[in-house]
Amino acid sequence: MAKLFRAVILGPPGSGKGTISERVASSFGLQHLSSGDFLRENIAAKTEAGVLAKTYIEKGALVPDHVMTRLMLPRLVEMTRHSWLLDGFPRTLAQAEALNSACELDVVISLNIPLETLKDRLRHRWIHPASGRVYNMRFNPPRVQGVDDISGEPLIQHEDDKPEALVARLRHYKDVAKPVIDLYRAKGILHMFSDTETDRIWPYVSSLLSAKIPTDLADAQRATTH
Ligand SMILES: Nc1nc2c(ncn2[C@@H]2O[C@H](COP(=O)(O)OP(=O)(O)OP(=O)(O)O)[C@@H](O)[C@H]2O)c(=O)[nH]1
Ligand SMILES: Nc1ncnc2c1ncn2[C@H]1C[C@H](O)[C@@H](COP(=O)(O)OP(=O)(O)O)O1
Repeated sequence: MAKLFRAVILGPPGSGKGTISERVASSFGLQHLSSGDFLRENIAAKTEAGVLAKTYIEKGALVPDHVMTRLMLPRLVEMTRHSWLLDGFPRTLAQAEALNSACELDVVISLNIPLETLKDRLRHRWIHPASGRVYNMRFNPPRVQGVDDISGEPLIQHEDDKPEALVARLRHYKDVAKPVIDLYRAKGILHMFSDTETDRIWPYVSSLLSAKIPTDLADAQRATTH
């Protein structure tokens, strides 16, 4: 059995983690697990973790580490026979250490995007809450403004995507992300990408993963996902 591939993508709100993760999933057949989407699923299903997490997210706060770890690690056990890409987890050093005790990562991608670019992107971001599908009026607009392409349901904007809320979120992101980035740099698996356009970053991410993912594994996974 070819060795499975484990990756994490890190980056501030609006940096393009979700956008790049979707491209990685379709190009390399990795399973994309977004902590935000998984939380929304648990909130919608009113699971114990979902009910608890909702109380924090409604206040615009991070969900406590022990709640996130207790939610994410069992999900990763279910995915143990797949190669995967984690998006939005780990977000703190405690989460990274919990993840490292459960599995070994091959690559950590870190997106380093200028503040003004993040503000501009999030100002134009529209989301379909139920599915987590993400649009941007400048970058990937829906066919009909304000309407989800698949379900036809209305799109919304997150309150904390507004520029005034973003500065606080970014400062908090930087504080909690730095030790995580330092940890993976020390492990020699960190790959940092800086640009203002995802389409300019994508070729580098794609060639990094092409070099790192064993070809027989990538072929096998593409076969199972198509
Ligand atoms: N203009 C522009 N918008 C982009 C680009 N890449 C992504 N976007 C849009 O910018 C917004 C943020 O991208 P996401 O992929 O949601 O970023 P994220 O890191 O997952 O964001 P969070 O979920 O908030 O952490 C979305 O509306 C994207 O469609 C780009 O290169 N240019
Ligand atoms: N790894 C994690 N640790 C703590 N809270 C998390 C988390 N991942 C997601 N959350 C919480 C806080 C986020 O604001 C919320 C929604 O997550 P998201 O969809 O990734 O959006 P964003 O992080 O851009 O706010 O869920």
